[in-house]
Amino acid sequence: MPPEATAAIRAPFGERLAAARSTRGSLCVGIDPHPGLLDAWGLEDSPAGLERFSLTVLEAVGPVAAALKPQVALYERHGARGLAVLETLLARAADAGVLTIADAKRGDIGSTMQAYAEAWLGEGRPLAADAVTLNPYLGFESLRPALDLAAATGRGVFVLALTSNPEGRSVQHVGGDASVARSIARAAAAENAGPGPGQVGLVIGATVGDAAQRLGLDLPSLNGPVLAPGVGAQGAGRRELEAAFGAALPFVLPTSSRAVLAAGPDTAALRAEAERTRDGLA
Ligand SMILES: O=c1ccn([C@@H]2O[C@H](COP(=O)(O)O)[C@@H](O)[C@H]2O)c(=O)[nH]1
Repeated sequence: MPPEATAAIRAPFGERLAAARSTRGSLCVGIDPHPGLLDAWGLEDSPAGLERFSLTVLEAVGPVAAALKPQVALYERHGARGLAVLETLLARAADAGVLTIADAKRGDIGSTMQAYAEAWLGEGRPLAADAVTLNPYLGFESLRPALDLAAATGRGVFVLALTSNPEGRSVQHVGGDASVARSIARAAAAENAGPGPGQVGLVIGATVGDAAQRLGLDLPSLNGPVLAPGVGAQGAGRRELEAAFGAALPFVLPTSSRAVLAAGPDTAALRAEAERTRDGLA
């Protein structure tokens, strides 16, 4: 039997994320080991530097963040040894009870999507995280293998709906009431039909202004988490989160990478910056 076919061994992702938020607060910290950050930390731009960086963030920030979100691209740029570091990080985080969201933005035709789903969500797979980000450009239903595997394994997915970058508008906002973003949000909500908090979340940037309301995204009916990147280095703070989400803010998990990471390598300073960011957004 392939590893991903084994029975779920953990509580559903929506419940685990809600529990982490209630004890550790509502901030997701991104782990984005950019070369400039490694240099500022006095580390080499190498797999060894990457490992030191990643494990320092886990130790410093893990206890005060709802989740950590490693940016997969920053590991891939180091090839197989970079991915080995990501494996180590994901395993250590799991051992420490810290939730991980692999920011991989995967999406492909269904047969290939099956392999992506197994890679990032499959039971016993070396890169399996608690959740993964998905790109629905090939159609929401193309993501079915990941949606089904997340439900079966107690893991989660975050589907891109309104991204934080200005270029996203040219695709996601088009069509007014019939926008791509709205159709993605509706399809995600349909996956979360059960009573508890669902495992299918959306990515909506903290920088999108009033786009979610203007395009008619019904976030309370999502019954799942909203991951909101764009806090800090991309300019968003508490005011922008309120403008973007209004009454739906309780469903939102703001996420910040570079602005928090710049406080390292000192673990106390790093933790203090994560706490300051988290508390400033609450
Ligand atoms: O819409 C999106 C989706 C993902 N991201 C990712 O989040 C972090 C943001 O890093 P900062 O340093 O806090 O700007 C990065 O990994 C992006 O790829 C996003 O920014 N917007």
